Amino acid sequence: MADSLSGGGRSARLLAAAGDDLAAAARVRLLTELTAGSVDPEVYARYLRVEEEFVHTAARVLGAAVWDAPRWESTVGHARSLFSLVTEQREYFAHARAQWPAAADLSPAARRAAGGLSEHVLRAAADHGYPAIVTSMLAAEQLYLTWCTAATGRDVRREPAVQEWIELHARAPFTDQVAFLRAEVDALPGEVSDARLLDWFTAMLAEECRFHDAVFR
Ligand SMILES: Cc1ncc(CN)c(N)n1
Repeated sequence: MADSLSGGGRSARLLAAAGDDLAAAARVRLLTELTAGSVDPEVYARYLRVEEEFVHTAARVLGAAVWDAPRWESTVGHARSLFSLVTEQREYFAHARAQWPAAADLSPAARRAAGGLSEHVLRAAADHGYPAIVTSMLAAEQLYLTWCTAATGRDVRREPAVQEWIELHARAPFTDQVAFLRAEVDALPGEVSDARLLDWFTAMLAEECRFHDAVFR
């Protein structure tokens, strides 16, 4: 399974070491309310706006991963993930925003707080290259795999657009993309220490928390 800790490679050690941070990031208010089907329509409208912007950032970061890819297989894997972002996920936003009943009214403070996630991952990619890209993106994707997989296991009534977003992150091709990122982390050279991976991973999770809290500001 894509979210299992089995395998004993570097990514398994990383997920085990960051387990508490991952669990805490999956428990923030927005993700808890989305899971419970209780999110306020204005809050979700704001999330749709900042989330669409982050997905654009993720596409740019995967472009950098293609540029820095150490192997053909790495190029192909990131290109597949990038393709899903620019097709399935981009179309989700166009469709969800058109049908969503509330307007997105974002305060400057909310914009700034949400924008920190993009700034962080773009800076990590520019400063530290491929190892930081795959580790930071694994943190982001593993968080969504974790909370969305748990949410689909709960018998809760949700708005169709919310349900669709959750399901999209609990099935292929998304689950394959997370497994691919894990394999890329497993294949990182030994001179990149486990401590460094943990720093990149947990720093990204901390920005994820700020991002998800931003829509309440
Ligand atoms: C903020 C955020 N983090 C992660 C994901 C998972 N792709 C996402 N869609 N948005």
